[in-house]
Amino acid sequence: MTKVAVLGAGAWGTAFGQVMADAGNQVCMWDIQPEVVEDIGNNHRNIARLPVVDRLPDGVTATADRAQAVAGAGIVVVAIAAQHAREALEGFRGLLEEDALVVSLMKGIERGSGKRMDQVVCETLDLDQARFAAVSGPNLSKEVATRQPGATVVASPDEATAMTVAQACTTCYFKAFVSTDVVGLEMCGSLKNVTALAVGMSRGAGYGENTAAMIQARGLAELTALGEAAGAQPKTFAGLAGVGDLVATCASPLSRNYTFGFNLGQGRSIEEATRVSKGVAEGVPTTDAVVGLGRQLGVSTPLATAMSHVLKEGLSCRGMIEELFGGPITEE
Ligand SMILES: NC(=O)C1=CN([C@@H]2O[C@H](COP(=O)(O)OP(=O)(O)OC[C@H]3O[C@@H](n4cnc5c(N)ncnc54)[C@H](OP(=O)(O)O)[C@@H]3O)[C@@H](O)[C@H]2O)C=CC1
Ligand SMILES: O=C(CO)COP(=O)(O)O
Repeated sequence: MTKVAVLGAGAWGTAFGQVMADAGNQVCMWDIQPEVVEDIGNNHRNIARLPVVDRLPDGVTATADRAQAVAGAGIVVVAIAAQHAREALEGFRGLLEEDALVVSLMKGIERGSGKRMDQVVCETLDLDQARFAAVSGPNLSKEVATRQPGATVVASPDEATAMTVAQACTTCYFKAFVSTDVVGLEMCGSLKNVTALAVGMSRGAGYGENTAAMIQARGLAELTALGEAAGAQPKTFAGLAGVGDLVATCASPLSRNYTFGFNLGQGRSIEEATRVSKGVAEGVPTTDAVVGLGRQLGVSTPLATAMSHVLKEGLSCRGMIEELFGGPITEE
């Protein structure tokens, strides 16, 4: 039986921990909040982050002690809000087993540096890329937590690493596929959140299917162009982690990014939308990082740029759509 440490008992960290326990692993959750650790350890639930689960499997335990969490763990899963990953992981440097594999569930780009989470994780933990895997796909945590059928993609530059992680998280209701395209997976997962903000906003403002499909299709074009410029494989964008996740996130009120955008579209302020958000809406800080990355890579990012005007200058939904589609006629 493999011991798996999950760092960050948020909604997705906890749901994925349950998947790994269901797959037969011994799972130890670590969280910065003592109340969350106590709730998992004493009551077998995480009422603050994943109330939809009444009782976590017996194979899930919790600790607030960093060294204890990762001691003996063959797989260490990182599920921390992307903008805090670096500072949180600093506390684990030097504690991991020498041969442990490290898996990132995070979907975001680091503000300021423009770095993807694979870069942040490997840099911070001083990790060889062959021991790293990213997991990304259409994985709304509440649906996975209630064991609805779903799938994901595990990507690592090392095929054996991807396969080991995929086997460790495959159950009768959750199927993992493998890939070597870490860059593609990271770009898909991060950039679809920006699109989900914009689609949510258009829905909140009362627009229908045509507007949503138009924004979604342009968002896919933008993330594909940026991803390819960063070195991703084009086929990744057409798969589960690309179109698959875009469709799930842009269509569901279970998505925090969609819901954040919806609230803006309804006329709520950024502060109000943040206050009522149940968990991190990664698209908000990632929007600026995408604009910066676009500049670095020489790729135009009209959707992320329009959304950054919404987030920084309070541009309305109508204004965002005009900015996005008001330019000259171009080839699709
Ligand atoms: N929810 C979902 O459906 C999915 C989410 N993801 C991605 O997974 C990642 C985590 O998401 P999710 O679990 O849902 O988010 P939550 O907001 O539910 O949880 C975020 C986690 O990050 C922790 N955290 C935040 N800041 C720090 C810090 N400075 N030090 C240590 N820990 C910190 C939080 O700790 P605490 O709040 O206890 O302080 C919490 O455990 C995100 O990148 C998200 O995009 C990917 C697929 C699906
Ligand atoms: O990434 C997700 C689904 O795949 C979850 O989306 P949110 O972070 O918007 O909730």
